[in-house]
Amino acid sequence: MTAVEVLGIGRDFVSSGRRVTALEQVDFTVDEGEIVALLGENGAGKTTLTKILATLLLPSRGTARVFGVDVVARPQEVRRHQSVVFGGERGFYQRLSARENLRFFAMLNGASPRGLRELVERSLERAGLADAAGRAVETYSRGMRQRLHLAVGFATSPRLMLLDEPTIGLDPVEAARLRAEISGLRDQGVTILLTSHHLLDVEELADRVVALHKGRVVEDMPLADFTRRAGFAAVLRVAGRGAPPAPRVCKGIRVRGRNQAEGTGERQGTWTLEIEIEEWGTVSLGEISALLDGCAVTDFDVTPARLEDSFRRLYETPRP
Ligand SMILES: Nc1ncnc2c1ncn2[C@@H]1O[C@H](COP(=O)(O)OP(=O)(O)OP(=O)(O)O)[C@@H](O)[C@H]1O
Repeated sequence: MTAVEVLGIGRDFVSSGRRVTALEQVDFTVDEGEIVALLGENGAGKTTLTKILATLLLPSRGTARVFGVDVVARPQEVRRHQSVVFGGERGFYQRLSARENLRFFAMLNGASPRGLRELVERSLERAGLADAAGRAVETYSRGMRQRLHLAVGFATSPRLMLLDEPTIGLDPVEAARLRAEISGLRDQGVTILLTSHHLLDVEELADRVVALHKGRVVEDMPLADFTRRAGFAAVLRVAGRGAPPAPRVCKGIRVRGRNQAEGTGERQGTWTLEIEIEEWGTVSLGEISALLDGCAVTDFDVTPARLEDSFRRLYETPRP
């Protein structure tokens, strides 16, 4: 079943008498059970779109449906299907404890009073907040508030989760824990639309990537295909001493950075080289070995292409 349909959605704002088009015309769908990452530079329209799907903002044009239900015509029904996790510090009753906040949101979402207590405790536990559950949210750190957002998501058992920057402000250990929880939701068949500038979130979680640019979809493809868009398979960084490799034309590899250390001291007479490997194979290996033939290599390391490289390539390439 199709979980999310976004059909020709546009949204304009008027700011200081000027019209700003946040979303020009956006079209894409998300199947049930998929994790789709919405990518884009600052201002591309990701949050605006998420808010429209969350029924917090009306579109200026177009149609959006969540499990077949129109977000404008039947917002309450849409809200019953989904849970929204906005990163940052918005949306809680500061003087109330995390437990009280959670009870409130779960009840608002229609949780039955009978199972409420257990549901709240289990959600706090999953979000790693069991020990601090009785404390007022105003005493929480940023990361703890973030986790509380996710706990609300757990407590409201949604079919769709809209996650806007879920790991913002979390330390790496917490962020990894949160990603594992989100991945667990996928295993339960929850559909997730994820927005994150933290590309590790996307790399680890997303099945598919939808990239926005100036309020339009510019890419919509499986994550693996998007990663290949980096245009190279890996970068090899080589360091050596003495005579550096001579410049030469190579097939299948691209030398993108050379540095010969000058002056005195330990680095005198050393060089470094950065080589983009288009594709691993006999051609690239042969070219690398020919390039480095006779050179005194002292160190090397290989970094496979990352999502970040594809992202940079997509947004650094000028478009009409
Ligand atoms: N309430 C508003 N009034 C005026 N302009 C707005 C409003 N909300 C968003 N915009 C504008 O719409 C555009 C898209 O903003 P949006 O917040 O959706 O982008 P984003 O992709 O989420 O960016 P970021 O990655 O920085 O969070 C921006 O130019 C922004 O300034």
